[in-house]
Amino acid sequence: MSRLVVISNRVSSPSKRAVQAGGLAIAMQAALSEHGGLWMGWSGKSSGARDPGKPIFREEGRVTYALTDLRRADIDEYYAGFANSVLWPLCHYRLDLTDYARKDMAGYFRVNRFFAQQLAPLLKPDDLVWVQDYHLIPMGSELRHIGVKNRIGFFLHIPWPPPDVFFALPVHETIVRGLTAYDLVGFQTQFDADNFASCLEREGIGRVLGDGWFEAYGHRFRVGVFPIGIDTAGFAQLAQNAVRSGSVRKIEESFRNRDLIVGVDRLDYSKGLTHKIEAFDKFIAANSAWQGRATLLQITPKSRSEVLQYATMQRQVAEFAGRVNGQHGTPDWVPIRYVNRSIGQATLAGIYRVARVGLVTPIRDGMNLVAKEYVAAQRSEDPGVLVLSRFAGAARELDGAILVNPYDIEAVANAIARSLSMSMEERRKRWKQMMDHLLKHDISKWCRDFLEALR
Ligand SMILES: O=P(O)(O)OC[C@H]1O[C@H](O[C@H]2O[C@H](CO)[C@@H](O)[C@H](O)[C@H]2O)[C@H](O)[C@@H](O)[C@@H]1O
Ligand SMILES: O=c1ccn([C@@H]2O[C@H](COP(=O)(O)OP(=O)(O)O)[C@@H](O)[C@H]2O)c(=O)[nH]1
Repeated sequence: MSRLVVISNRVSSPSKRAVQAGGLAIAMQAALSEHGGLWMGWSGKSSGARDPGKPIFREEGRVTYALTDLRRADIDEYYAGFANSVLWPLCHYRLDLTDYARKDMAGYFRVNRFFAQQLAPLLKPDDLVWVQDYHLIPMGSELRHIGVKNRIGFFLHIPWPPPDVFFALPVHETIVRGLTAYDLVGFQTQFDADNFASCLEREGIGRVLGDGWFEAYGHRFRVGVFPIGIDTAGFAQLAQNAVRSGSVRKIEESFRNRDLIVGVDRLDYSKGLTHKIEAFDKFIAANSAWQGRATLLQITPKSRSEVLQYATMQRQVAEFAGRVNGQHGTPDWVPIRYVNRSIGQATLAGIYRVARVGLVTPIRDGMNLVAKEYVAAQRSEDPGVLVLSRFAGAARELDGAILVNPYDIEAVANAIARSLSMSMEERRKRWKQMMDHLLKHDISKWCRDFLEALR
C-alpha cells in the first residue's frame, strides 16, 4: 500500500496535543493515527530572521512528523498576511475585512515554494500526497515545478465563495490556477464545489467534462465533495468516561441545577460570537422564567491574535459578554461564563454531555466539528439539542438540529427557548437521526473516500 504524506500549515504537534484547538489538526490527527504516514507542516515557531534549516523529525505511533519553523517575515506575510487577512475573510464572505498587500501575497507564494522544497526530497515514488487547506493552494504546482510526479490531492477545509466574491481578489486567477494543478480537489459541501466550478466557467478558465472531471490549462483533474467527520464512536466513549472524571464533575457541580448551554468556538469573526451573545441576551430578556436558571458557557480560545481584525474582535466579544452579565446577572448567577482558554478534548467531551443545548452559530463555516462532537457526546436516553447555523457546512448533514439564521437574533433566541423545553421524545428522535449519520460518516470514511478517489 502506498504511504500517505500529508502537508498542512497547522500540525497537531505531538507535545502540544492537550491544548490544540482547531478542527483541521484534530481531524487529521484522528485520520493519520489510523492510516499512518508522514505529516509535514509548520512547527508553530519562528526562527527569527534566520533560515529555518531542515525540518525536525519525530515519530509517534504510526505517524512521522516533519516540523519546520518559519522566519518571522514568513509568518507575518504568509500566515497572518495573505492566508488569514485575505483568503480567510474572502472565503468566509467578509470582503470588508480583507487587507490585501502585494508583499504578503509574494510571501505566501515564497513559503509555498519553501514547503515544496522541504517536502520533495522526502517523497518516495508511490507516495500519495495530500495537501490541506487555503494556506497551501500553490503547493501542487510548486511540487510539479520541481519534478514531483506523485498523485497529489488537495482538500479545502473552509468554504469556497461564489465568483462575485472570489473575483474581488486581485490575484484570483493565479489562485484558481493553483487548484487546477492537482489531480483531485476536495470540498466540504456541494455548495463549495459548485461555487468553484462557477469560478472556472465564468472566467473561461476551465470547462466541465462531467462526472466530477474538469479541464483547465491543458490539465484534467477531478473535483469531489468530502464532508469531514469526527471519530464518532471514539468521541462518544470519551464523553461517557469524562463525566466520571473529577474535573467534569466539578464543572457540573458549579452549575448547581442550572441548565447549561454550551458554545465552543475559536475567537474568530466567522464564528458569529457577537450575534450569539446578542441572541442569548434576547433569550434571557424575553424569558423571565429562565432568568437565574440557564447559563451559557462560552469556551473561546484566542486565535490568530497577531491579525488586527482578530484583536479588534476579541475586545468586542469581551465587551458584549460583560454587558449582558452586568445587565442580567445577580449576586448568585452569571448568565454568560466566558472562558478564553483552550480546553482539552476529554473535558470538552464531558461538558458537551452535561449541556442541554449546543449553540453553534457561525456566520460562515467550512464544516464545524464542534457541532458533530456535541451530538456524539450526548446520552442516548436523554440527549441535548443542537442549535446550528444554516451557514455551517455541518448543516448540510445534521438535519436533526434546529437550524437557524445567525443574523436573525430573535430566531436564535427563540431556538434556545425551544430547545430547553423540547420533549424527550423529540430530542431522542432528532439526536438518533444525527448520530446514525455521524457513525456512518466518520473521520475514517472521510479519509478513505478521499484517498480512494485520489488513487
Ligand atoms: O490553524 P489556526 O490558524 O489556529 O486555525 C485553526 C483551523 O481553523 C480552520 O478550520 C477549518 O477546518 C475544520 C475541519 O475541516 C472545519 O470544521 C472548520 O469549519 C474550518 O474552519 C482552518 O481551515 C484550519 O486550517 C486551521 O488549522
Ligand atoms: O478549547 C477548545 C476549543 C476547541 N477545541 C477543538 O477544536 C476543534 C474546532 O474545530 P471546528 O471545526 O469546530 O472549528 P475550527 O476552529 O477548525 O474553525 C474541535 O475539534 C474542538 O473540539 C478544543 O479541543 N479545545
